[in-house]
Amino acid sequence: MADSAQAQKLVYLVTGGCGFLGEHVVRMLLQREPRLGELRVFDQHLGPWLEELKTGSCWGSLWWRGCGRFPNPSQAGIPTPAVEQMMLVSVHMDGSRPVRVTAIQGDVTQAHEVAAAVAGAHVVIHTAGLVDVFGRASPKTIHEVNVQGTRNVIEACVQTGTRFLVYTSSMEVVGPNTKGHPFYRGNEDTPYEAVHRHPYPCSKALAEWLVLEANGRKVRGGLPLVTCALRPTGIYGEGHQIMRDFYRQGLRLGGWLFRAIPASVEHGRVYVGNVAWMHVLAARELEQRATLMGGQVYFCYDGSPYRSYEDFNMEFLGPCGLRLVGARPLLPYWLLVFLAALNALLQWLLRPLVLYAPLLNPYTLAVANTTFTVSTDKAQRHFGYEPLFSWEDSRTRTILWVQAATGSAQ
Ligand SMILES: NC(=O)C1=CN([C@@H]2O[C@H](COP(=O)(O)OP(=O)(O)OC[C@H]3O[C@@H](n4cnc5c(N)ncnc54)[C@H](O)[C@@H]3O)[C@@H](O)[C@H]2O)C=CC1
Ligand SMILES: CC(C)CCC[C@@H](C)[C@H]1CC[C@H]2[C@@H]3[C@H](O)CC4=CC(=O)CC[C@]4(C)[C@H]3CC[C@]12C
Repeated sequence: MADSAQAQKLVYLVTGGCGFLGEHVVRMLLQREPRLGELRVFDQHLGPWLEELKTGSCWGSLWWRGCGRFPNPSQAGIPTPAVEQMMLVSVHMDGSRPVRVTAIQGDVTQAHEVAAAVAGAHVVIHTAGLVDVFGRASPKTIHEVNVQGTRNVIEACVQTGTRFLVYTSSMEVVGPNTKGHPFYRGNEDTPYEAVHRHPYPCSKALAEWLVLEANGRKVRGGLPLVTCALRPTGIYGEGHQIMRDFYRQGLRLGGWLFRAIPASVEHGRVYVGNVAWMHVLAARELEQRATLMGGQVYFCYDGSPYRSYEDFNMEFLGPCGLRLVGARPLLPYWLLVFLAALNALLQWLLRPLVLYAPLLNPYTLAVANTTFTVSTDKAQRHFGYEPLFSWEDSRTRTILWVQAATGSAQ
């Protein structure tokens, strides 16, 4: 392995590499991808943690090599991007394999910036996206980032000759649907009436379709593009902002959270480290297993237990001092529907003045109140995926993160 790793150095690009999932993908690649030669981290907002790569506090001996321009993409006929910040960092993972990490501040909606970042990459992991089910962004913006951004990534691969593309899709491309039909222990082939009205699932479904349809297109040089899409369910783990929001809400209520959704409504959740690992494995295996994996979708899964959204969150918030009140919902469901509708109305009325975007709205209530669990082994069969982190491990890591992020260690 060491010899072949020396022989072939690959260039990876991770879009959205500074997001919740993206950061884990970046770290996972650095830790576990032996063929990694260069890692390009593309994001609209570069995270301060990238600085750690220079100081060596992340993964052993990492050091700063200096500022520089992005490698000239003109060989591929691509104009140099107008990016605001770039840096080159040289990383030694094990003392023998230097990996260059290039942070690129850019916008996926800008085709020329994407093309310049993609030029010369062997593999693209496209996680960048606007995750908004609360009405913070306009439907147009969500569409531009999630759909046009994905189109730009695909076209960049085709123009520049990049052959392997892994797309972070979402369970939301399947459901829950607006009719509230349960998806119980479903797999990639389970029939389900997918009806999308909300801008976020609409955009993810369209983007996923674009990615899968692009499989087999000839890229520059004449070889076929190989694509696949991974569909995480609700991701949790270190960096999960909604978990932090729930913690803060609990604190405001004196350490209590009040059950809103029946405990019988089950959600499938997946640990961010396992989602990242699945991305790394899928990207690694796409070349060898192109015929099998090309154009395929895979749910992301691991050993996390099926629970209601609130009970699952309590696995982490409980050890941080919060309590969930009520074996059954304290408010009747019709009242929640009313409050959710009221929130939507207030959001609309207040929009000219202020952004009002609470967690509860008709869409989030419908999602939270509908069972959606997956049970599949497709990723295991197709590319040998096994979760890297056990449930116990995932739980402990998440608890430690919530405690550190909120200063709630007991
Ligand atoms: N969080 C979740 O539970 C789930 C997330 N996903 C998908 O996973 C992906 C990552 O999501 P998260 O990490 O949770 O979200 P996030 O918001 O933490 O990360 C998204 C990243 O994309 C970047 N980004 C957004 N717009 C951009 C643009 N125009 N150009 C360049 N970069 C841009 C953001 O700066 C951010 O760093 C998304 O595609 C999302 O749809 C799928 C299923 C579940
Ligand atoms: C008391 C309220 C009714 C509780 C509201 C909880 C909601 C904020 C969350 C319940 C389910 C979540 C979504 C689900 O995990 C699936 C998702 C997949 C994605 O691709 C993006 C995130 C999300 C839509 C996630 C968002 C928060 C919930 C709606």
